[in-house]
Amino acid sequence: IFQQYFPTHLRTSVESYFQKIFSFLYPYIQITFNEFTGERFMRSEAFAAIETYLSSSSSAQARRLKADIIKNGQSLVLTMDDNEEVADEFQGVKVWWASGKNVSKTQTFSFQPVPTDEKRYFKLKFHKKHRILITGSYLNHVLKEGKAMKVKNRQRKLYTNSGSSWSFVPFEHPANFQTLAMEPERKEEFVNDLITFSKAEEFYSTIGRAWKRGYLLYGPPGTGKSTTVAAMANLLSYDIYDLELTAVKDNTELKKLLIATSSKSIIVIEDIDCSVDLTGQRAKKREKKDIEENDPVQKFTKDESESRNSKVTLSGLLNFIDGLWSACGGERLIVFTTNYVDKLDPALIRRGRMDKHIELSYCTFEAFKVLARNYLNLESHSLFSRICSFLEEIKITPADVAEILMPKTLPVDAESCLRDLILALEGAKMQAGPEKPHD
Ligand SMILES: Nc1ncnc2c1ncn2[C@@H]1O[C@H](COP(=O)(O)OP(=O)(O)OP(=O)(O)O)[C@@H](O)[C@H]1O
Ligand SMILES: [Mg+2]
Repeated sequence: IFQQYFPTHLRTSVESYFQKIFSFLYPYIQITFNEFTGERFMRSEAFAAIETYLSSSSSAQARRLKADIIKNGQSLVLTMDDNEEVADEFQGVKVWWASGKNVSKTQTFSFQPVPTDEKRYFKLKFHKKHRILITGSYLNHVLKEGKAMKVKNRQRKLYTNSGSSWSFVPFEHPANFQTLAMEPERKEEFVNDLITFSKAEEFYSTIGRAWKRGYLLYGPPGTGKSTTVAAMANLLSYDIYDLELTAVKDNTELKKLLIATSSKSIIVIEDIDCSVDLTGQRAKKREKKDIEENDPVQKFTKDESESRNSKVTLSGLLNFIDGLWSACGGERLIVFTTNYVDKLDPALIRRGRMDKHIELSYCTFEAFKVLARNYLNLESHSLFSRICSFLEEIKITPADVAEILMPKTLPVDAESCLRDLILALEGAKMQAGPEKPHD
């Protein structure tokens, strides 16, 4: 009709006139985010982030949803189905997200059934007066949140080294800081330290340090070192690389392993004091201490030459830890655990390598209260004061306390568990002798 009744020269001006009226009546701006951009098989990062971002508002608002299972079947994610619309609000401004798909009609002829070429997209609609806010801060916010949610939802992995590569299983340890028995102040400090680290990317780059932090966890067996590592990984949603040093052939293999680790991960070396070669090196070094003490260069070259016939050396470990951090983009924690902190070489645990030394010790009353809450659902009990005075003088590990508090009957008989604990503490006290317990 338009073409029939209007001469060509009038058409353009009429069109622009209509456009003005249209934009007056319909003051919204639309932005389309396609699932695939450019490269046909490359899924758009923005699309994926938006999909994740919208999943929470979608499950609340949309009437038709699509469900998908992530985290090895542990949790279900709901995303909006095609042609649905959900609203979102940002700094008091309302926007609408719609989903849809284009079905491509240009299909090539083939005898095999061709999967229909669907291109999904999200359309963002908002009032034109909010253009700057939405195209700037809001979209940034959506992408950032979406990516963060994706990282949080992903199936995390527990890696272990075999040869010069890593193999993994899903990481599903339930440990967390709420259930970890530790004095509240120390726990809070630890958690804050971890969270500060995880948010400090910019800070680390301004001070010119690689984004990594080392923790040394030490204490007697059964005080929760391994549990703490799992809790750290769960708190920060990191993967864990459990490095078995005794299975590493030499320094070169160690280097390969360390370089193959990804960002957002914890590299753990458990029982670092038991790593045969390192203690061997240390013993040798102590003999040569007098000669080498004042000559770090000589010390270094000696270690290197020893590495050829032995396995991983201390200097190999030190250098490759530091070399790795400076080389690859960070956000990594390295954790050593040990039962005997005194046996370790000072170079291995100096600040800058192991920034924080955390002692996990025998069960204190505060730690006991956490265990009582976890295992028996008890906040207080008349027997607590007796247990408190025992714990002040008797050394018992949280693992032992936990084992005794483990409910043996159903329904849980909290009092008998507490009595069992008192019996065990009494027994331990008898063994320690009637005098003042040794330190
Ligand atoms: N501080 C703690 N809080 C809660 N549970 C604990 C704590 N310490 C130990 N446990 C319990 O004891 C068990 C053993 O603890 P864990 O394996 O973490 O000890 P560990 O310090 O790593 O010992 P090892 O030095 O022998 O490796 C865990 O399964 C956990 O349930
Ligand atoms: Mg352990």
